[in-house]
Amino acid sequence: MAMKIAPSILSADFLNLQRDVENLEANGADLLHVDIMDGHFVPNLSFGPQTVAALRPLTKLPLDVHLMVDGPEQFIETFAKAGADTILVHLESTPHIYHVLQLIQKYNVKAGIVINPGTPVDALKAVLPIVQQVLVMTVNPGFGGQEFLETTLSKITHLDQLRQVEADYDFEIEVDGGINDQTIKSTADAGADIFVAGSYVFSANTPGQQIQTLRNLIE
Ligand SMILES: O=C(CO)[C@@H](O)[C@H](O)COP(=O)(O)O
Repeated sequence: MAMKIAPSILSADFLNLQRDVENLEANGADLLHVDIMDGHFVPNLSFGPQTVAALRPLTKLPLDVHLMVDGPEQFIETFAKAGADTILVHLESTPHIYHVLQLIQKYNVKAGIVINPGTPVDALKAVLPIVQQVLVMTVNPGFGGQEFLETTLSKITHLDQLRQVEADYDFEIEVDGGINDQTIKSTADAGADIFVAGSYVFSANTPGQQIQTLRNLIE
């Protein structure tokens, strides 16, 4: 599968979001990762559907919308209509995960499932046949700039093994949190295909160079 770099706009300059997004698109980003936080499921607040709707006409990049919210079922229609290309929901965020994933697909949006560092891959078995992306959180969700958790690597390997033996599994493996020039290769070697990176991409005023550095390490 093609390797995809997905900058997280959580680390962008919010007063110059249009400039930053255009810069990412011109400099090789494959997806735009948009973190939605509700102050309940995670102890932080970020963007809402208005931001997704405002981004939509600015870029052709697919919008990878990561819901870190309690009760995601109530927001699927809103984010789908705002222009999300993928909606990712946490297994830990609802007792109705199968229903939520079906609902996402009803709007012709790709469905992604996310697991926190403390959740094992085995807990995903029932939904793996119906998802297009599996996001393994490589930090505890809620904040950018945290350190990569090495213990999550074995979960990526496990998912990669599962999709090689199960004919009805057709998902990309995504990693998110602490991805930088020191950590990306280990996640690619374990089987990841989509790499979310926030603070590393925006750590210098040259996001294009940071994206290229990450890409060179995995291709
Ligand atoms: O979902 C999250 C945080 O909860 C991420 O998408 C962060 O935005 C990643 O930031 P870095 O760890 O790359 O700085």
